[in-house]
Amino acid sequence: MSDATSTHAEEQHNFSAEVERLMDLVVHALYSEREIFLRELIANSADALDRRRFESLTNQTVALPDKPQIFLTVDKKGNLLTISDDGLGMSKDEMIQNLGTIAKSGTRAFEKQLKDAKPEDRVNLIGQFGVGFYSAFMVADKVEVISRRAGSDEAWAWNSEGKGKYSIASSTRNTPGTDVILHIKKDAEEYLESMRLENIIRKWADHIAWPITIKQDDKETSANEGQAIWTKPRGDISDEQLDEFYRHVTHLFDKPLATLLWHAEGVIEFTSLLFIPGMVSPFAPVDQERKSKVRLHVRRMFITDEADMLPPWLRFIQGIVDTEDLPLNVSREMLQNTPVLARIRKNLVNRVISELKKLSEDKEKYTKFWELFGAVLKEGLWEPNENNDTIAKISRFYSSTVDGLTSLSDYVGRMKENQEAIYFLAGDSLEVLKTSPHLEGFKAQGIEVLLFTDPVDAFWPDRFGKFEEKPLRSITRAKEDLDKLMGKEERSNSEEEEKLLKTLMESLKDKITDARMTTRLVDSPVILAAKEDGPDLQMQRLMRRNDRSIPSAPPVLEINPNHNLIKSLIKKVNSGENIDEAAFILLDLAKIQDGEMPSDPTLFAKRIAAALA
Ligand SMILES: Nc1ncnc2c1ncn2[C@@H]1O[C@H](COP(=O)(O)OP(=O)(O)OP(=O)(O)O)[C@@H](O)[C@H]1O
Repeated sequence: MSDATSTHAEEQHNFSAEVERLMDLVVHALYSEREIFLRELIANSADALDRRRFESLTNQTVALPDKPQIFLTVDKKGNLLTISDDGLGMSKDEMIQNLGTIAKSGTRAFEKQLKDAKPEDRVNLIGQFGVGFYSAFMVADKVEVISRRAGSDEAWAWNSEGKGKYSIASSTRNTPGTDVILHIKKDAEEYLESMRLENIIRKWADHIAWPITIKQDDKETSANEGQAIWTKPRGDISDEQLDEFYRHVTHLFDKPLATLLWHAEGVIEFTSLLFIPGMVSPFAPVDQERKSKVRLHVRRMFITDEADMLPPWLRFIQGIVDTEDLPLNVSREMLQNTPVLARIRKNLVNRVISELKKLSEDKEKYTKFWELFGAVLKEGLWEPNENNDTIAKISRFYSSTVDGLTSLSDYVGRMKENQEAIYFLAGDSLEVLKTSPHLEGFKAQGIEVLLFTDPVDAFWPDRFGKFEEKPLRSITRAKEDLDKLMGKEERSNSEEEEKLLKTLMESLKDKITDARMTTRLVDSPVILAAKEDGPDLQMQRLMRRNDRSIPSAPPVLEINPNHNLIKSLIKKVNSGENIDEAAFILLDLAKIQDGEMPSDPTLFAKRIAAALA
């Protein structure tokens, strides 16, 4: 607690235009849920306490007092509610930076999300955008912040009525920390009742691991247990508390798909509370940074969320790990090298994998999980690791013959007797893949093909090796397999057909490696294949999309001798007609079927127009 006064040497500042807009948004969009202002301010206080405790590890001058806490003071007569903390506090510059500006892009993103969100989800959006402080203006017509940075003697007072301006003046505060003084609006007097405040804290801030005390008329009430939720036995934690904690660590606003709480005892002791989220954050998709954000605590104290507690392919998992077996002043270097963490990491991975295995037995839930995070998990098939096989077992795929998702094991169970490989076709969308001419020959033979639609699918099969002794093979380079499956002898071309192939090769020169007749097409005239020993076509496409300078291995042009178009070209070539233009159209048609653009769309359009004229 502090007793603070401001002097009159005030500096006036204008909010950045974005802040003003934002305040307006927050205040109006969330009005029906305005009690959450308290959650936001308490979260800021708890955060400041965490940060002070962390900084004190390396800097004794900012050490916490004996009983650090968050203190709410109600002054009914003065219409004041003050939220005080013994946190790190803010310097003058930090106040200007933190309470007066906000990134422009943030405002726009926030505005859009707010518009799209369901009313009940709106309250949780503000946490994601780091705009919680401004929610104070929902209940206060004036907000004062008095803060003294730990390690400094100076205190500063920030003052605003939320209307475009704020002032900053020198002030005093007995101890480091921050007071947020709310001049409560007439219509918000309910927030001057300690009972009401207590209820809000129970509902929104019960998991806060710092004690919160409410003082009204000299009567002090303790409003929370101030105990980290994961230190309690599961039986003592309610589902609501877990869900609220989930929302607190993930900034999401649904319920987790699965919650994993366990205490590991033995050589290494740690507690872990992890969540498989029920949604992907609209603000920070898992792909933004390929790193696990699971938070590391040492003896309840938050250390970092950058300790890579889980491998990138499990980065969708969120939560905390708390261990007794590291020193509090654990260094960055130590985080990378200590065998303690290596053990914990391994243990976490095993635990999560076995949870996913369990989840995979619940088809409906697992389908939801897979749609959300399957693409990330599959990176674990590409990255060599000791769980490759298990990940393959719990991976799911679309297929050319079954509805919904299927597993590799089920696919293998359905394989034809003479089928040696697991076949797949990789592309950008399920719709395109389902009707792809590549499938025609396999469909005709009743062979199932897995349809891979995530970018990572173009890469992992080559790295992965075999599943249950079966190699994985892209059907864009499985001509020989198909011939074998069809039981066909090598087809011999007629002289006329040979002439067409030769002419196509001459016209298309370095754009293709080979032109050949194919028996795998039924309805389509043409298809592109990859060389049997070359990279898959989709992999090449994706690599070129990322880096245009990567040279592509020219494809093989396969044509269907039974198709009328090809028959007519054979005739034309053999009667001496020039088929240059048709050759280019044919190549572009094949590309379009695979979801690619013709190499020169304008020229393609001209050629088609000329051909139709
Ligand atoms: N009690 C406090 N003590 C110290 N710094 C604070 C305090 N309250 C706010 N701040 C500073 O002001 C910043 C802005 O607060 P605000 O609530 O708007 O966003 P945030 O805390 O970054 O994000 P979120 O709302 O998601 O918690 C904080 O990041 C923090 O640096």
